[in-house]
Amino acid sequence: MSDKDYGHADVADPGASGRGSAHADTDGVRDRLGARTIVLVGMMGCGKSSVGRLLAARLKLPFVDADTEIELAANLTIQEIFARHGEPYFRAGEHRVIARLLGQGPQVLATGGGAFMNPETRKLIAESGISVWLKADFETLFERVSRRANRPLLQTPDPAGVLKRLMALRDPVYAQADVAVDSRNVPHEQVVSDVVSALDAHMRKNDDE
Ligand SMILES: Nc1ncnc2c1ncn2[C@@H]1O[C@H](COP(=O)(O)OP(=O)(O)OP(=O)(O)O)[C@@H](O)[C@H]1O
Ligand SMILES: O=C(O)C1=C[C@@H](O)[C@@H](O)[C@H](O)C1
Ligand SMILES: [Mg+2]
Repeated sequence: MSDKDYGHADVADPGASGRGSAHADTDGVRDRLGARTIVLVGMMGCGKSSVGRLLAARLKLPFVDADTEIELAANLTIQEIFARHGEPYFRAGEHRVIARLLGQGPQVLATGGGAFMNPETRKLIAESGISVWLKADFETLFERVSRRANRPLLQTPDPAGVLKRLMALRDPVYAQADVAVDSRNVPHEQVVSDVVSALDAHMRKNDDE
């Protein structure tokens, strides 16, 4: 699938001169960010938590993970919340937690894979954040999520089929993010550099007009 299939998000081109390098403008991104939150969205396994933590360190910003915060608020694991209360209960809590966290910028926020599907959550993110879609293809995601059995939506006899269906449903919505970056199978720090470059380009274009 080509980038143009993904709506209008700005897509980082890691091959472009000077972009995707360790010299990307971290100071500029932090300065332009103000009190906003960098919000990572995308499918399970795209790297929101792992890349997000490193991105926050690179930008010298706090890192917060919505899934972890939901678990803390409920004093239950995500699997337990799904098993005891069901998905709608989890989604309601997810929206409340993200609404609260968005008031704490500047920071980097890793959302859960389904959070950006909620239109109210997307609206709040657009108001006080800059959204970054970490994109990966099916094979990459399936290999990554197969490493751990901690994602309740994939605890089914056909996890590959579920993942494919979720991608078909969600990718057009993730494409509404401000920026899109390929979460390639390269060292995480390289993906971090690509995100910083994409954010820098997006903020220069949109905030300096
Ligand atoms: N760019 C990458 N290259 C190689 N491995 C990666 C990359 N990004 C993430 N991974 C690996 O994929 C796995 C899943 O990553 P991670 O937990 O960060 O995804 P996530 O988007 O937070 O998923 P979830 O929505 O389920 O919380 C981890 O083992 C992580 O190290
Ligand atoms: O993609 C999803 O819907 C989910 C992803 C995880 O981050 C968790 O938020 C939960 O397992 C649901
Ligand atoms: Mg995560």
